[in-house]
This record gives sequence, C-alpha cells and structure tokens, in this order.
Amino acid sequence: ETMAEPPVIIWRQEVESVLRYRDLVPRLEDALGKFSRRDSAEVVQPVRTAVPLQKHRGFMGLMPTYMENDGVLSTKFVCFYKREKGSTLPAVQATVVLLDPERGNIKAVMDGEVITAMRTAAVSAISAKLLMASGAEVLAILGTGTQALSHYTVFTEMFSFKEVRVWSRTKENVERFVRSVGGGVKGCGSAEEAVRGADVIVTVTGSTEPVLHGQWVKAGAHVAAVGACRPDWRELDDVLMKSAVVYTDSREGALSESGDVILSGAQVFAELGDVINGTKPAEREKTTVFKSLGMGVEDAVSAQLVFDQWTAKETKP
Ligand SMILES: NC(=O)C1=CN([C@@H]2O[C@H](COP(=O)(O)OP(=O)(O)OC[C@H]3O[C@@H](n4cnc5c(N)ncnc54)[C@H](O)[C@@H]3O)[C@@H](O)[C@H]2O)C=CC1
Ligand SMILES: O=C([O-])C1=[NH+]CCC1
Repeated sequence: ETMAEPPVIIWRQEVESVLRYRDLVPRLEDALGKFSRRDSAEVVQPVRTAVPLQKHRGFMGLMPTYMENDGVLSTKFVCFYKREKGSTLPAVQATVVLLDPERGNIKAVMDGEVITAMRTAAVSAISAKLLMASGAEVLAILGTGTQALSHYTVFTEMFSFKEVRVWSRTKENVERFVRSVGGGVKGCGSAEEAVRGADVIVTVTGSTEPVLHGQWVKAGAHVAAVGACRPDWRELDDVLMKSAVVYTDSREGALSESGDVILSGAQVFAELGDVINGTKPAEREKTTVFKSLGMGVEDAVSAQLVFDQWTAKETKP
C-alpha cells in the first residue's frame, strides 16, 4: 500500500498571489447554483457548527463540504469574535483544509483569511449583479475592516459607481480607510449620511445591533448584509427586513443563524442560487436584501482554485 503525500501548506501571501476575483466569481456562481439544487451528488454541506468560546466572546465555526461530482472535500475552521472598540485582536481567523475524498488524507492546509475576505465580497458582488437596479450610481459601505476593503475592491472592479461612500464608528477608522484605498471614497460622519440615496449598500460591521435603518434606505436599493451571523445579532432593523425582498445564500443557514431574519420574522424569498438557476426571479426594481452568512461550498471551490493554481506554479520548470 502506498503512503499518501504529506500535505502542502499554502500560507497567506501565496494565497494572495494566486487568487483573483475574475477566476473566483464564475466558480462561486456555479457553486451557489449547485448548492441550491440540493442534489447530494453535487453538494453536501451541513449548516455550520458553531462552538461557543464564551470566555473570549467568540465562536469556532466548522464548515465541512463535499462536492462529489467535482471531487472536492474540505472544511474551514473559522473563529469569529465580538471585539470591543479599540481591540487590536482580529475579528475573524480562518484555515481551510483540503482532503482527498477517496483516501481521506489531507492534501493541503491553507490560510483562510484571504479566502474568507475574497469569497464573501465576491458573493456580495454577485448578489448586486443580480439584484441591484439598472443604472446604480452610488455605493455605500458601513464598516471599515477587512471585509469593507475586500468589498470595496471587488465592487469597484466589477461595477462603475459614480460615488462610493463609507462610514464607520470612529472618524479615525473612516480616514484610515479612505487613505488605504487612495482616495476616491467619501468618508461620512453618520450611517444615515452614507446610505441616504445610495443604490447599493454593503453592511460589513461587527455590530450586534441594527446599524442600518429601513427609514433611510431608498426604495429599490440593494443591500448586501454580511455581518450579524448569530441568531441574536442584528445589523438591519425590522422596517428594512419587512419592506425588502429577502434573499440569502442558504435558507437553512439563515433560519438557524441570522438574527436579522429570525428576530424580524421576515420571510426568505429565495437563495441566490435559485436566481442563478432561474427558478426564482430577481426583483431588481424592489428593495432587496441579500443576507449573507457564508457557506462551506464557497470555501471549497476557492480552496480548490488556490490549490490548482499553486500546484501549476510549483510544477512549472
Ligand atoms: N457573511 C460572511 O460570509 C462573513 C461574515 N463576516 C462578518 O462580517 C463582519 C465584518 O468582518 P471583518 O471585516 O472581518 O471584521 P473587522 O473587525 O475587520 O471589521 C469590522 C468593522 O465593523 C466595525 N464595528 C464593530 N462593531 C461595530 C458596531 N457596534 N457598530 C458599528 N460598527 C462596528 C469596526 O469598527 C470595523 O470597521 C463580522 O461581523 C464578521 O463576523 C466575516 C466573514 C464572512
Ligand atoms: O462564512 C464565514 O467564514 C463566516 N461567516 C461569519 C463569520 C465567518
């Protein structure tokens, strides 16, 4: 019997050097569609297990996924925390493990932070591509952390907004963000100022209370809501949740993890994959919310892409 090769380790800088949005986006669209078909030969992906780290006000999320037809088996370990204002500790830390589905050995262990930042932002951009009104001109981002930056990058790469606005809890954070993207973004003094009249709104905060209020949101706007991934955490208020057509990545995920969905009592209209598969409509003219929780299948296709590109680079003479 032959021994399996030892796992390769692909760390942050290498992931950064091989992963590109233009390669990632089509793979994620394909994965979202496959997930929503609920065919176990395509995707087996249980709802994330979240182990509370009570002492540290966080959770360890375990996100196993198997794509039988594609031969991809993976799991992500993601620790996420509720951080105090001024904390220098990271809010999210992640590692992705890729396995051989036949033998069960680990093929690769890779950094999961870049994957998490990029695949989450890419899926939000896919939601905007499908659900924002045509002729959208103004983008508003609430939050200035890791996800704010990846969302800014892919949204400005895929679309041409005339104006991008950003708001965060502190003036310093807003200024730092504006500097880090090299200007071209309008820093705002309040969330309301940032979102009034915006066509697309991205919420990427660590808040556990609503930061976006329906009263401020323009009719027909599209909201990609990325934070608040616990059943008792909120980012959006009831007014917005009840007046919008609500889309999610996973219905089961939203009904077990999204405080915005569960506590507002809003109905989930469709998954993004349903829209991609053409089984549910994209209500572009209406106010839409895409409630993102994050799925293992997104990490699986991202990790496979990193592995393939890393392998091709390593074996090049
Ligand atoms: N849906 C998904 O797939 C994913 C969701 N997330 C979630 O997205 C959120 C952002 O993640 P990162 O950018 O990595 O975190 P981060 O810590 O880098 O950034 C968080 C931002 O939110 C702000 N913030 C924190 N508490 C706030 C409050 N009470 N009110 C207003 N702003 C507040 C911070 O000042 C910072 O600008 C987190 O809730 C995280 O759990 C993260 C990864 C994937
Ligand atoms: O999907 C993901 O990686 C996460 N969702 C919420 C925190 C991390």
